[in-house]
Amino acid sequence: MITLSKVSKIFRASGEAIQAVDDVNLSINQGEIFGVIGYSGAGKSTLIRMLNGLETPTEGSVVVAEHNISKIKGAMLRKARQEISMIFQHFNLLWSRTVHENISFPLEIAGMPKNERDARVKELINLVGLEGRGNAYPSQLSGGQKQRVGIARALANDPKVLLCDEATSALDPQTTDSILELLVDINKRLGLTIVLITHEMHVIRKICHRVAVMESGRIVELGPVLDVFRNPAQQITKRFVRQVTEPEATKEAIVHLAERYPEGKVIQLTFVGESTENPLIANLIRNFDLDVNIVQGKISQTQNGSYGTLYIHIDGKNDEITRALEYIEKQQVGVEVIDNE
Ligand SMILES: Nc1ncnc2c1ncn2[C@@H]1O[C@H](COP(=O)(O)OP(=O)(O)OP(=O)(O)O)[C@@H](O)[C@H]1O
Repeated sequence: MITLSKVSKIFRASGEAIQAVDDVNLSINQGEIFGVIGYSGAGKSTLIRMLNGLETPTEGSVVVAEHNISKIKGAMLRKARQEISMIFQHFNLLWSRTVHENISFPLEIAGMPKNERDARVKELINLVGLEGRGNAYPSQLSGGQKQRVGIARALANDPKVLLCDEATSALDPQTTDSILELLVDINKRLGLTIVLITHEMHVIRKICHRVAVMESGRIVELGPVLDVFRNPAQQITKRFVRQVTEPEATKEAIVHLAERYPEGKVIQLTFVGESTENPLIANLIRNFDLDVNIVQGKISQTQNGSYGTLYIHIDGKNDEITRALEYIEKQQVGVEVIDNE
């Protein structure tokens, strides 16, 4: 559905060259929810804006829904954009128009007759859960409702691809979740391909099938979300995964344990799928001469299955700890010793 080949973008500003995107190759499948995560300045916005021609690559080609976006211009690009729509962090609604009129706007531009338009807008209002709010103005809506209008407007012309530019970054956690659930629902019901950019791993964890991690304009890691959670290869990916698996309370508990028990080790165990059913802790206590304290545990759901993390503190003789770590590694359970200094 989407293919980027050797795509680079260099901005030239006041004599300086800034490489925003650096030799990116990427394929996104039809019906997939694909996430791009990175810190500020990594090149995510530039990358997503190249998917609908808001930016043109300096090098390489961008093909979306069979349109060679990097090559087309004018009327052809406008036509292609009806199939590749976008929602934004700050919603970009027309403030002097009602909800109904905002959603109707792209249909007017596409030349749809008024009676058909009204029926289509009604359908979209129902789809995004805004029944009864058609005559409200954006200023009368909550953030979540505004984004629902943005989504309805983006879906008006039956696009094949929906691009989401930090679509939940301005929303509180609960509203974020309800918008993410709406996106999953739309993806399933309409088979729509969704590409989103974010700096929050929670967003990736909750709705994406695959994720690409961006750093300094490059994709440094890419894979199914569950695989990336289970086995993050790059330091930056590990940091993003920790946003979800290691809440502040865990860090505090680890510091507390390190103070209380300066000996021993704090260990992060990760369980995926069937390994969650393994009575690992019971076996550790039974088979090794160790003290075991549970620090904190959490199970996260991803679109590809569940993923559990458990932090434990173990104490005992060094060779016994080493034997225990070797045993855990054989149980298809991820194990990482946390530096508790
Ligand atoms: N129009 C522009 N002119 C010059 N430099 C730009 C332009 N747009 C982006 N850049 C630069 O390109 C780099 C990547 O920016 P980009 O906005 O794509 O990153 P990002 O990951 O989306 O970050 P953010 O979330 O902060 O927007 C940055 O160094 C940025 O300053």
